[in-house]
Amino acid sequence: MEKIIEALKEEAILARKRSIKSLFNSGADRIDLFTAEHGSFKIDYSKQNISSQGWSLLLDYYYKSKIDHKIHALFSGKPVNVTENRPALHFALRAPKDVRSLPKHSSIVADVHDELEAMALIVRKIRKRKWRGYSGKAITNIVSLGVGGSELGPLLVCDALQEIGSSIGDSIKLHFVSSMDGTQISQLLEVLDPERTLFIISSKSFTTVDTFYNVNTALKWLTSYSGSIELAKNHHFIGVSASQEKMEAWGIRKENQLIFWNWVGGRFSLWSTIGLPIAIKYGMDVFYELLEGGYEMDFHFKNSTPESCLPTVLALISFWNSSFLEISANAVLPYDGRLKLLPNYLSQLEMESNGKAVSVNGTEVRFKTSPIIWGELGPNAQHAFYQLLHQGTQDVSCDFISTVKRYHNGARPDVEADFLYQQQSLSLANCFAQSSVLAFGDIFAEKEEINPHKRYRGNQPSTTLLIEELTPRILGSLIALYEHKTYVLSCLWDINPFDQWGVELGKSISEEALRAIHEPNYRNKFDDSTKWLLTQVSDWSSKDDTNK
Ligand SMILES: O=P(O)(O)OC[C@H]1O[C@](O)(CO)[C@@H](O)[C@@H]1O
Repeated sequence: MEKIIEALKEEAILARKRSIKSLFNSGADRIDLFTAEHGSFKIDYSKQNISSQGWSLLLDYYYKSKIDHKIHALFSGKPVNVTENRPALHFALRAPKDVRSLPKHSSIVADVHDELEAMALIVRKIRKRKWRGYSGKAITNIVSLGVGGSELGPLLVCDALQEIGSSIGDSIKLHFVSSMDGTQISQLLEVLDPERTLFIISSKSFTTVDTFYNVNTALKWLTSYSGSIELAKNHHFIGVSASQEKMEAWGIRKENQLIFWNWVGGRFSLWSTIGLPIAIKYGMDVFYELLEGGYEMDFHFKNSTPESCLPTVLALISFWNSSFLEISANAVLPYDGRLKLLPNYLSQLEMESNGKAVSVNGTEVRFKTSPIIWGELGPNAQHAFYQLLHQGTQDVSCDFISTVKRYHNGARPDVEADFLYQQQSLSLANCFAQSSVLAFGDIFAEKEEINPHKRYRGNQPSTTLLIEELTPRILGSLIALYEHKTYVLSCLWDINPFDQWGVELGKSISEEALRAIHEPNYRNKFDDSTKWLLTQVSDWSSKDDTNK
């Protein structure tokens, strides 16, 4: 193992000195070596700064680290979440009813399907406009209250599937509220009709303060119209959580409760009842298609060799860039407006999972782990931060993502269909042009007389993921692809991707800070900077009071 790591380090020294262009001139068939495909996906990673020698070393590392055993441990329900001593079974959420592949957890798939059926009942009632508010009027607006994994997945999918046509349309509107500062909820409450508004409390723990401050505001608002907390709770709140007891204690009516399980990590939960907003918006059939797509990717992941396994290929590239080339930024750049929320979603998935410095056995990780993942729609980012990618001093690895078939073959009857088709070609052309310029720079790069302000240095590595077209099934596969990439990365780094202790301390200190805003004596607990900030709040607030 040590030998492979040393060889990879040597390889990285060479890589830092060479250009990506030189790899293309070396005579090797990079397209043959560095492209992969499966189903509706094709990946070109030839523009990464990796040689064939480096790639074989990465594969050696994969085999020596026994990643296949770790994948087997995941799928056989071993407690891979070691710090919480539980399995991570999110893949079971998308398994067809007849699958019996989890010996130790034999009833899980049946439980999952029972809960999907409970969800289907709720979905049908809402979509058929039979869900009535406290005054008997049908619900027309649904507000999902949740944050992090309890929001980002459903939000991504609801947004991405907008063109598929079977949505509930405008008869029922769906809104998402997550921010604790009240901006979203206050703006919504100004325009919503309390008699026709239904809230979904989406929270695995059913304790997250961000969500519950929004819940309290919503409940207060509803009660002020209904005149009764009970009426408000019974007719206007659905709970989705892994804690039935907490839903019970809050007062969610039994038939308004949907559960999922502690073995589903929050950021892996969109396949569970947390996906309720997706099912409400597009119907259960679409939700099942999404699950099928996820399941197909699970099958590919379990049954392919690492060289041909898309999640593994993406993981090995990320491992190489972060841990050996020490490229600490990864931009996710979709060239399809329907995937505009994918960068946000992946930021949580990868950074909350793999933003760790301690290995499974508690010792310090020997590599740099997750890069900073951020992004934006590629075409818009071209006019925002691409300047830094092209001419800045930072190395950034880019993931270009583009859908190929869109507005094609009369897929749209509109008069503007031809123009939309041209827009799609324009978007693809931009995607390919950007990755080419980033890798190879300007064609005059070797000539010294060129104006230095106009030079493109090139050598910025990228991977391009081409998606045949965007359907619910393919979207499901796409999301599962990134879940598995995240898992393989965690195995390469030997860390637990399924806990998130790093966010816990911040949560408890916020409670102290909240107390200190109102109680000056309590501020002494804090450092001078924080004390000063807390004092400014009361200074400005007291000026407000004296001006009244
Ligand atoms: O679903 P919950 O329990 O409200 O948690 C929301 C989010 O908070 C976190 O626990 C930490 O931010 C995420 O992992 C999770 O998705």
